[in-house]
Amino acid sequence: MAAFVSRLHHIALHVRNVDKVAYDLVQKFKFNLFFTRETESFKQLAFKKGAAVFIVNERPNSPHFGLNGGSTLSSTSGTSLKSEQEWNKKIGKGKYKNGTDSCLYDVYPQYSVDTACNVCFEVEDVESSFKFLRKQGCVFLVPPTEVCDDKGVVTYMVVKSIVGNVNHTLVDRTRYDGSFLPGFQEVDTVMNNGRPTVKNTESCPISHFDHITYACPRMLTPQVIRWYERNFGFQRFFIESNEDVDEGFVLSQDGIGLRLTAMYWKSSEKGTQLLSPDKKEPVCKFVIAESLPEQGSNQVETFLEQHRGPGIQHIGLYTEDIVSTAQTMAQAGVHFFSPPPAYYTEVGKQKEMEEAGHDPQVLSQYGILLDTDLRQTDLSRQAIDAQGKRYLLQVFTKPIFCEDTFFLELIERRGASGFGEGNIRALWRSVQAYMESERAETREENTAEQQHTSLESLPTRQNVYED
Ligand SMILES: O=C(O)C(=O)Cc1ccc(O)cc1
Ligand SMILES: [Fe+2]
Repeated sequence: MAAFVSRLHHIALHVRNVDKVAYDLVQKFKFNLFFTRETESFKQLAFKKGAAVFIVNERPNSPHFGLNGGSTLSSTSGTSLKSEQEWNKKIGKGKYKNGTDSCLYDVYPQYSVDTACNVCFEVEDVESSFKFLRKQGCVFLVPPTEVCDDKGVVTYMVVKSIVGNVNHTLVDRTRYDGSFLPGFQEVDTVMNNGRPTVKNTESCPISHFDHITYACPRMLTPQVIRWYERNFGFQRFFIESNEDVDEGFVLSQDGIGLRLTAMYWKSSEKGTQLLSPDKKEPVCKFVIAESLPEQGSNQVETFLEQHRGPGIQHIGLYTEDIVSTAQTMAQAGVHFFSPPPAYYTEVGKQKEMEEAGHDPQVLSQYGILLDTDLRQTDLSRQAIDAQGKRYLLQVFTKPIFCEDTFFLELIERRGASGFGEGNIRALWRSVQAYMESERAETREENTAEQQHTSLESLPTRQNVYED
């Protein structure tokens, strides 16, 4: 017995400036705003692309807002405020009022940085899940609660996870006929009220969340795995066929020091499957990343430092065509990490790319990485490329919030179900180079500032002679 998950419903972000993130999700990542809710204290906007749904929450009266005036233009944005303001007008900023003053289907996290911190699952029965999880000793932030409108009833509760600030909302929608959740207003209603909305139709075939990656402190992985196994019936997904159960998938050569362990859920006591029960969308995997000792500054440690604790480091968005998706997004202003140029000129890699039907130059334009999966597994046997090879294509965005924390990834799987070792190494190198260049920039700025200050404090020639 466990609180069996039937599907992932949405992922919630909590941010200081919802309009900034809304702008990025719609204009750059091509999501569509489809439901909204606003009360005196909370603003909740829901965005959708395929089956991938984000709810972005802002609490305008939060004490944290005073710190920076609610302005969180991220380092990667490149957005002109003017167009953002125009867009805010378009989405009818500040116009959706609803009586109940709470962060519906969630809790407001007392967190000082922007964060992705709630993964909402659909379950068949919230009451029995509650009883089971209570016996297991879980901590509840919201007990089973009913919300209804004229389309029916939804029951939900919020349980605290074992990973940093991550919570799970468990929701039962089986008695609800509406297309989202009661309490939210459909954006088309806004259209009827005469306000235009943005509808994205560009070539960006994102279909679902492929995986969610947690950044964790060292040695926490076994506890995390046990927690999800005991409570939600998750099971291990072996990234590599000869992966050690306790060690996970360890990458430790050439300056990289990373331990990855992955899991996914079974949708009932009977079945373990990589497809959700209605077979429409593959199950989203969970990856736990921890850095190995003595690695110094790196992607995982930087996240833990800047996020001020463990949490969701990145989310993989599945696309059926990574090249057109990355192209559309890059044109709209998304910044991707690029591996060192040598990655695309190396003969072996070029051959791999060409064999997979890709032009290395096109992939290099957007920083797309390609790995060939050589292992033979039952899960990937059905979807093998004509030449018997399986490929994995990935590209990683730069952090999307102010801090060096959360980022998104595009992933296209051509038969490969795991994570590419070569891709992870290339990503690691690009991030190290990025962090070093950022550090060098900061050093340069500091030196320039010091020089500026010391020049100012030096007596001028004139002063000297005047004396
Ligand atoms: O390869 C992927 O997409 C992963 O999710 C694995 C991973 C996890 C953490 C990192 O800092 C880098 C790569
Ligand atoms: Fe990933």
